[in-house]
Amino acid sequence: MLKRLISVQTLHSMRSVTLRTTYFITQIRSCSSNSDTVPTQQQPAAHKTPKGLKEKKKKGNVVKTRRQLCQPVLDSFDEQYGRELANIWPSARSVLLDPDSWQYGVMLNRFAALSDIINILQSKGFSSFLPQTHAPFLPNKSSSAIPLPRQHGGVGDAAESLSKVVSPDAHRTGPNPHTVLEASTQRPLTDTLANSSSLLSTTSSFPSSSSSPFSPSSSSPSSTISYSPTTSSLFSSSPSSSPSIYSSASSSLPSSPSSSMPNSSSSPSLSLLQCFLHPKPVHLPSQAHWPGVLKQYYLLNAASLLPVLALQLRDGEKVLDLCSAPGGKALAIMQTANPALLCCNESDPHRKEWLAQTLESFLPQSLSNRVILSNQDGRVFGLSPAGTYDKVLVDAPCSNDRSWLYSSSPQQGAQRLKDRATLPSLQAQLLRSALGAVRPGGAVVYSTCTLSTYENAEVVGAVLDSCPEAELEDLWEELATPFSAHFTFIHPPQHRHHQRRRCGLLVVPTPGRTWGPMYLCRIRRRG
Ligand SMILES: C[S@@+](CC[C@H](N)C(=O)[O-])C[C@H]1O[C@@H](n2cnc3c(N)ncnc32)[C@H](O)[C@@H]1O
Repeated sequence: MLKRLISVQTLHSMRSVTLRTTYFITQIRSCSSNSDTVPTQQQPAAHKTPKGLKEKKKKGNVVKTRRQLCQPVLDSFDEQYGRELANIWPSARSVLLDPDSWQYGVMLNRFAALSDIINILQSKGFSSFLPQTHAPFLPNKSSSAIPLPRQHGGVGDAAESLSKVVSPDAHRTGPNPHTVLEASTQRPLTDTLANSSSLLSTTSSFPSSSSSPFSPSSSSPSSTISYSPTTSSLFSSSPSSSPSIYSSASSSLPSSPSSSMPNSSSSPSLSLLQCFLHPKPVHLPSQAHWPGVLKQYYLLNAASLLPVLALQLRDGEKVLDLCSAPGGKALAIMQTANPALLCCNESDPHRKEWLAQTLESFLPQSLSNRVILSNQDGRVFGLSPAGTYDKVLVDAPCSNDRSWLYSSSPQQGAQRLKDRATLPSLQAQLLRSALGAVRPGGAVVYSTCTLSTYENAEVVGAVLDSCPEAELEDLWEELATPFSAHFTFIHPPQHRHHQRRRCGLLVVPTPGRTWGPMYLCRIRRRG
């Protein structure tokens, strides 16, 4: 009886895996520039606020939600950015007011099985915009996430299942046996493909904290990346070797290297990081969270990778991601190099849970001794223990221009604009804290996703003025020159007359190069 029950359950889950997998393949194959088969969010048609509440319209079986522009925010941006960016603002404005033109980069997860997905992406016109040094990493047993109950179907299980089971229901979604066989090497993750909100904003959905095995109350700590409420006990290992720019990758890992860890590259310009872009605003479905199965890709604004590239990461370094949730840049860090330690800090408890789930969804269990979570206020990091990290990323809380323009109500938009005045002070404190946390000779990258001079060059200028040990580095040749085909870079404007010119890089969204807004600069702590 029990045997029969188990086999019925197994059959049911196999069928579910088949359906999910075939749906995913169908979705990814059918995506096109007008995204008709993929849920998308619609732009407001006019320059000014369309009246009325959020609209929904049906197109086929897909419900499309029309984004409502927040007029108070637009008015404020028009006033400020019109003044600061002058003739560049109309161009940026036109992109920000046209969400249908927004693009999403597909950052691949080197810890998951990727072969088919790369072929599919390439066949759909995507290409990697970063030079590659290594073939994608194919996971072995030690690279899987949490051990998976067999009926949930890991990669191997899915292959086995799919070779035997073709659900009659699958024909409704249109796959043929060939599609099913192709799907067998893919991560069977498709259960939230219909979640349209995840397509246009990585910050719009929030997994239930109770479902996260990273929760301190989790009953299965052995299957998680370690959780640490503070960072005080993290620094017992010996300091890593000094990184040398453009030198060979060091292997100064303090603990024995994991067999699942691919080698990192020897040059910051040649990375393990793979991000696929499409020349048109093609929207892929995001992958849902399945405990124990690693996701294959993460959708993001490709400009988000620039601050990570600016870190010039080397194997064996200790890295701090000071403001880490929801974890996109933390993932990019782990795609780029093999740090001895990555501390992901997030002060907001709910966002920390989200961060935890992101890490769990993309990183294998074998990295649990190197990737840790912390939930401190980032402003205290520089105090104790000081000068510990080789690299620190401050992806600061900021105005988030894209998101603010589509605030849920005029009231929310107005409140955000009111609170905006407090951001530069917080950002400066976080940056000072980061400069305290980085070792002499180490580097801090400061970034935001706003065009606002007050939160970018002004913050950096003020901190540099008060920190004689801090030295601004020029990123133009290193990043703007090689990536100018994809991004529109400008030298950010400044209000005050700092001696330093060219205070970082500003990526401005423009038609055809819609990535950004993203501000970044790198500051070295003098040795
Ligand atoms: C721009 S988001 C970071 C995005 C993230 N780096 C990524 O790539 O996914 C800024 C984050 O800083 C967090 N934050 C705000 N104040 C903070 C503080 N005092 N200390 C640490 N984190 C803070 C916010 O909750 C938010 O999650």
